[in-house]
Amino acid sequence: MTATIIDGKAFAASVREKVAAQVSRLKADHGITPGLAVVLVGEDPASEVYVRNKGKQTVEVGMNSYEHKLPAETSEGELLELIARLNADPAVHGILVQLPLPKHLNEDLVINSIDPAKDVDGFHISNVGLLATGQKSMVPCTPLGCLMMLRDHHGALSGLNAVVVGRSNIVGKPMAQLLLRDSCTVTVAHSRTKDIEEICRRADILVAAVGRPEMIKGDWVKPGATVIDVGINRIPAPEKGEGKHRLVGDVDFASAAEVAGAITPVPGGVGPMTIACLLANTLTACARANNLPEPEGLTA
Ligand SMILES: NC(=O)C1=CN([C@@H]2O[C@H](COP(=O)(O)OP(=O)(O)OC[C@H]3O[C@@H](n4cnc5c(N)ncnc54)[C@H](OP(=O)(O)O)[C@@H]3O)[C@@H](O)[C@H]2O)C=CC1
Ligand SMILES: Nc1nc(=O)c2c([nH]1)NC[C@@H]1CN(c3ccc(C(=O)N[C@@H](CCC(=O)O)C(=O)O)cc3)C=[N+]21
Repeated sequence: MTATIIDGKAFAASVREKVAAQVSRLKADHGITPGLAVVLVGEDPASEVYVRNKGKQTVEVGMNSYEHKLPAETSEGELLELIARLNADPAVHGILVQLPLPKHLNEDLVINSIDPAKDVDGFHISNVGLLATGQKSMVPCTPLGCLMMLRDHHGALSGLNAVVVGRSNIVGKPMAQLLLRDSCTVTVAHSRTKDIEEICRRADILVAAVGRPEMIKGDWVKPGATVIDVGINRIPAPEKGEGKHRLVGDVDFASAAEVAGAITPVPGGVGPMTIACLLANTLTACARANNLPEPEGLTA
């Protein structure tokens, strides 16, 4: 069997088109332009690429983009002060603080200082609690993008066995919450899980968010399963020339694609959907801030 490739890049472009159409209506009918502020502390080359892509796509869908690049030695007080200013700024509807932060900054404290209504990452404790209890919240972008692709591919997810490998606050845990909300039977595996291959083989939906290049092999995959590869790993690619790198996921694509029914590629899978969902969340935050109806087809 050879899997259907789920084209995240094309799907993301269609999400951005929907966002752009609703942004232009917001401008025309209400004179409102959604604004997204992205805060980057320190100089991580990979983070800089994402931040640049986010800024470019934010402008392409007609929103305002505010980039704040702070030096690595920024103090917690300075960062909290910037967040307080963004919280109070009516032109800013969404705030994203790029993670990880330099070690001397307390990530929980920083994230929880963001106004939950502007927390387009969905990482604030109140959004986490709202999601877990089935209330309206901001939903983390990466799991939201995965859910959109899964719903598109399967229709209803009810009753399917879902296995999420990874239990981070930014991917694994919120992914498990969303799948549970769609009535999947959810198992969360992690570094202490016993018989992980056997558990993965039971999955109708297998989501890999581990951060280990090509860890999940074809023989871990149930024939016909849908495999969502969240991993973004930069590995050396000497075949492309000295010092060159290439991106691979947490799934061994070649062997998994032989067994799976459908699979997302890396690059071109979950990554582009993450950014599209960030824009969707910014539009949602802007609509809610102005007591306007929820954007159509863009919330979970
Ligand atoms: N496409 C996108 O938009 C995004 C991609 N990513 C990528 O997704 C991946 C995961 O990111 P993130 O969740 O932040 O990573 P974290 O490092 O925070 O979490 C990794 C998780 O994987 C588990 N794990 C590690 N090693 C193993 C193993 N050998 N077997 C089973 N489980 C293991 C860890 O278990 P334990 O808890 O026991 O330590 C942990 O729960 C990374 O490659 C990251 O780059 C992340 C965010 C967005
Ligand atoms: N507060 C916060 N929120 C995040 O959502 C967040 C974060 N911090 N820190 C880092 C991770 C990672 N992340 C990615 C986003 C897009 C791509 C992406 O567009 N990837 C392209 C390839 C890009 C490339 O070539 O490097 C693809 O997969 O096709 C990847 C990874 C968001 N993250």
